[in-house]
Amino acid sequence: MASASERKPWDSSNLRKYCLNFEEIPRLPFDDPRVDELISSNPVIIEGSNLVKSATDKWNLEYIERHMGVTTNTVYLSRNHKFKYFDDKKIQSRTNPRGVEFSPPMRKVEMKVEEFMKKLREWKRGDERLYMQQSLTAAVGPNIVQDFVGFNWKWINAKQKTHCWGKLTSNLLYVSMEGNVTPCHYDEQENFFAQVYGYKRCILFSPDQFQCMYPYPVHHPHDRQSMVDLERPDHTRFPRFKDAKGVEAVIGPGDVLYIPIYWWHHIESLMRLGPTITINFWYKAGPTTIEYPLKDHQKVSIMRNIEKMLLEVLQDPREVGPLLRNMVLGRFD
Ligand SMILES: CCC[C@@H](CC(=O)O)C(=O)C(=O)O
Ligand SMILES: [Zn+2]
Repeated sequence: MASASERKPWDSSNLRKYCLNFEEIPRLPFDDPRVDELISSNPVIIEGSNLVKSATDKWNLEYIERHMGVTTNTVYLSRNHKFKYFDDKKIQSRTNPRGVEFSPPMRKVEMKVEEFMKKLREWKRGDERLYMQQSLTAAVGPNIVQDFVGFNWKWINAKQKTHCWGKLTSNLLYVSMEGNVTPCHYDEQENFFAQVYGYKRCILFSPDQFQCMYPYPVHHPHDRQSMVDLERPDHTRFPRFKDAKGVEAVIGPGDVLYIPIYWWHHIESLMRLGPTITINFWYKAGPTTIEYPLKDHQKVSIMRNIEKMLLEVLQDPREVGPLLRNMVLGRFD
């Protein structure tokens, strides 16, 4: 029988079940030279960086409640466990080629931290789930500001420099209920995803899996999100999804997961293991060097620009699909 210190804090009963199997994301000590070899083209979990040690040493829900400050925080509410992002600037009925109004799968409210924590404590089955996703700014309480200043900026600034990333655009604080899921999507920024409290399962797919992931059209409110429901994939509509090759890991306090720009990621707070706290560090991409053959994420960017240009000239998004179909079907096989 493993001792308490060796006993894993979680097991497969805390994980949701999916139809795919995943390889493991590599884990490396922060000072291992292979970390920099992997970064910018592969995800990696970096151990022992102390990136957010000033937080992992102290932060839990009680500390956040006491020190988050008096400003309101962005909280998403969902009727189920999925928190699927949508761009409300893209919600116009005409951009829905199936002609139905877009019904947002979750709603955004502004909430004081005390109210958020109270709702978490009193939550019962059937209630809307909650997920706080708040940008860390100087408006938070002084203790949190002090902890933020205490992050290992020397280490992460050196990473930003080594990999020629652009500027740090934001640090988001995520306080999630157990079992919450952020469905599969990609972002257009580099991401250091620092786990502070609790355990999250991260499933990632490379940009070269584009044809298996079926992203929504760029003009759709769910732009950058996969149309495939990982829990109940529609293999008729999305036949190539069964061939998707992904990697996964469960990260815990002190782990930093590097999520490369344009990499698909599905993130779930483990079930029945309590709330989780994460801080992410989003960086603008570095300068694009054009070398042939182009990288897969560069082709995703090209496809995005083609869709945007077509919408610009066609005006009606319902004409984008037919024009692309007419352009390629039977002509490039
Ligand atoms: C709003 C999404 C937050 C996060 C996923 C998660 O931790 O639930 C993520 O996707 C990212 O940091 O890019
Ligand atoms: Zn993301």
